[in-house]
Amino acid sequence: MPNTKSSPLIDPQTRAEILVQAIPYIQRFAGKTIVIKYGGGAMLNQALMQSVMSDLLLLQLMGMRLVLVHGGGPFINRALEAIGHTSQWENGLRVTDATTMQVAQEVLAGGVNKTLVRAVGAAGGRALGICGLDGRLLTACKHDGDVDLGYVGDIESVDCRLLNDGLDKGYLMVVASIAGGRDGQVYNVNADHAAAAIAAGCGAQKLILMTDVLGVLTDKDDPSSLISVLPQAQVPDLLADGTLKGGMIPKLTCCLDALSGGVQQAHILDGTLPHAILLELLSDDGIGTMVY
Ligand SMILES: Nc1ncnc2c1ncn2[C@@H]1O[C@H](COP(=O)(O)OP(=O)(O)O)[C@@H](O)[C@H]1O
Ligand SMILES: CC(=O)N[C@@H](CCC(=O)OP(=O)(O)O)C(=O)O
Repeated sequence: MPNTKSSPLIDPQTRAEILVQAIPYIQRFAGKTIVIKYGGGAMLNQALMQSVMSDLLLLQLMGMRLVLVHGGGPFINRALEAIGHTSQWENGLRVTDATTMQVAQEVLAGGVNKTLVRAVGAAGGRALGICGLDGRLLTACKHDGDVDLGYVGDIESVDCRLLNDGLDKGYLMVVASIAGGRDGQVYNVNADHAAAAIAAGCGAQKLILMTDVLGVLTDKDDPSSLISVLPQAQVPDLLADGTLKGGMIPKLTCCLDALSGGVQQAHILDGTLPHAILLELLSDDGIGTMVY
């Protein structure tokens, strides 16, 4: 009778050692708030999404206070396509008219948020799903830029009382990137920006941005060029010499904003790699880029 409990690849001794090596990391982060941004392409595979929620539950059971801030741009795209509405983009932000705002709110706060809450529940945990409107968590004003982006919001303030109440009660908090304005308007906020603002606003130890590339690469087409540890002072050089392009530019800006807001470390990692977050947080080597 084969022993179905043992992996053919890792012997029991090694597996036990891997667990023991996690002890200093668990001690370091227990009781600390960690804000994780999940969205984009990393969210599309349902089995992987379930696996990410199980990993988060494991971290929560180790004592970490977890806030999962999510986007869901691809799901908004699908819902808009279904009604024959197309989106325009400016610098990575979706130009948001009234119809798009309505759809974004329904898809993010209604659909994606509850899918994630359900996945945490399926893993055996308890999640509480809210959006930036709840408890006035995120207050935004109309985006200030050269081009009118409609109902795209820039975050003005963060009120973490509801978030902390939920964390104190033992919930894994799940937040959709929809914000309210002082003008009574609802605003569409990029989820990276929402996560960075929440991380700074609630005194998080870490911000983790999950994307679909390994992290910051010196050559964006060469995975072996990963920068594992990136001092924030080097980021302006990477911007100036063109190493950082496209979507990686606002991600690094979010990391710098979070760090200047008091967050200790910001990580960019590939959410499509199984257990990426466990490997990044609980091992010496890490798997993505840590900015500090
Ligand atoms: N130096 C770089 N290192 C890694 N990725 C880079 C770099 N410069 C540009 N990129 C691009 O940034 C993309 C990640 O940003 P984005 O597509 O906006 O992510 P998401 O949709 O997950 O928010 C990568 O897929 C990659 O093509
Ligand atoms: C203003 C703006 O662009 N908002 C984003 C909000 C969702 C998001 O950020 O989703 P991802 O993280 O999956 O890209 C949008 O409408 O797509």
